[in-house]
Amino acid sequence: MKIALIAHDRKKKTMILLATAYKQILAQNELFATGTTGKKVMAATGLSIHCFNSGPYGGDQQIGALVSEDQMDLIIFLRDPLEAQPHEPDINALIRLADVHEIPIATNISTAEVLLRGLQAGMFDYRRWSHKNPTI
Ligand SMILES: O=C(CO)COP(=O)(O)O
Repeated sequence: MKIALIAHDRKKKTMILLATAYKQILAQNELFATGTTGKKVMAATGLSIHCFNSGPYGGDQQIGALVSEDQMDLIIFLRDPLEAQPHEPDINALIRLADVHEIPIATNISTAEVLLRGLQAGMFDYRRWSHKNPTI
């Protein structure tokens, strides 16, 4: 499964906590991230992550491009609901695309935990099923 990790600045410590706690699960998957998030998580955990541009420089859109091509299975996006971001349209576009393509997306650590445990427990049948039956 392909997993994207994205965290706004004041959520990066939370993302590192999450990635450290769920390193075993994350390590079994293909990981992608926006630039700064990916670099910080790699440095803290040793996980291998494909890093895109930093969010304000197009990283959210690069991940959105994978979503639009059905190349992303799960997104953990720890966004900061208390601080305005210069690239708010990109953020909204990514969340919208996740819904367009029925991709599970967590925007806080509590939901992220449930999704990662669900992934580990094999609860993501819809993604596998939809790949096999693209026209139904
Ligand atoms: O801004 C972001 C997501 O919208 C995150 O980008 P960075 O991981 O580069 O900080």
